[in-house]
Amino acid sequence: MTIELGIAPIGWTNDDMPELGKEVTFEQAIDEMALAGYQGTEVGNKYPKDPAVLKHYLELRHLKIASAWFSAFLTTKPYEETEAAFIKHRDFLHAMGAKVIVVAEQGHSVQGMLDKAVFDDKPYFTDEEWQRLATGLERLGDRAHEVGMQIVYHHHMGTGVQTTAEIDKLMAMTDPDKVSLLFDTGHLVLSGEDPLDIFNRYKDRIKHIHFKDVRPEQAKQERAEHMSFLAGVKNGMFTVPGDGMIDFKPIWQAIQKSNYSGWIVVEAEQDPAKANPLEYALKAKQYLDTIMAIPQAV
Ligand SMILES: O=C1C[C@@H](O)[C@H](O)[C@@H](O)C1=O
Ligand SMILES: [Co+2]
Repeated sequence: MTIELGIAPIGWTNDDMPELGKEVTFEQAIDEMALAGYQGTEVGNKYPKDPAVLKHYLELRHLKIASAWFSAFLTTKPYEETEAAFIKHRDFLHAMGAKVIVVAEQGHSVQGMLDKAVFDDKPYFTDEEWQRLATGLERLGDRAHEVGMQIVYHHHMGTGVQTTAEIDKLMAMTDPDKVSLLFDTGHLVLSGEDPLDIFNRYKDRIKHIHFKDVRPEQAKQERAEHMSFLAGVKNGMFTVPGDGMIDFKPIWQAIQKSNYSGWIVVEAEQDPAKANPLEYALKAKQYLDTIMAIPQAV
């Protein structure tokens, strides 16, 4: 069991809402990740695009690339368009030494739309769209295997794969050798799912983990006030592990028991003007160091 602890740049600068952290530089973000004691990161829009250049910046700080998000449009565009973009993304991540590629279907997604309520307006795929998604993901899985990598599917608020039933359907429709799962605590809890149930049932397919926490008051507001996903992020519905409503102890115990090997990436998008990124990176590290030091239950 080898676990590496990383942190995503989204707490410093948010690619989905560039006004959040627009003044924060790439170097400030990676300096603070290293200072807080993390071993790696995911890729953000401000990172250098040339793998050799990026590697140099990261190696100076003893950081590695864990993965990076890829938006697929398998339900709404010809497969070839998604594949062409995927190959570029795959080759970049491969050059950076990553083993997994985060994939999320963005066909019909409302996650980036400020005029759509994330709970009320989330999409539901037709049978034909489910088939296109499953077949397309398996084909992307094959492309990833060509270079010894795997795709990990990111269930996500405001998309067609958000709920337990939707995750179950996707897992049932795809070959476990070709399509693995990403486990994101924040998205599951905000959606009203049981993260422990999902983890325990799919532990053999989970190959990448995002740890984010949820602030209960803001989560209630998100649903009751029919807010968009991005408005909720701005309002502070997500935070770092240890600062919200999720008890990560049983989740960590289940991860430990499963013999999971791979990255756990702290990913807590919030407004850096309200939540100082270094302070929150340190807060998460301290909390996770504490729970990870508890001896394994037998
Ligand atoms: O993994 C993720 C990437 C972000 O761009 C996304 O919106 C966030 O919520 C997430 O979980
Ligand atoms: Co995530």
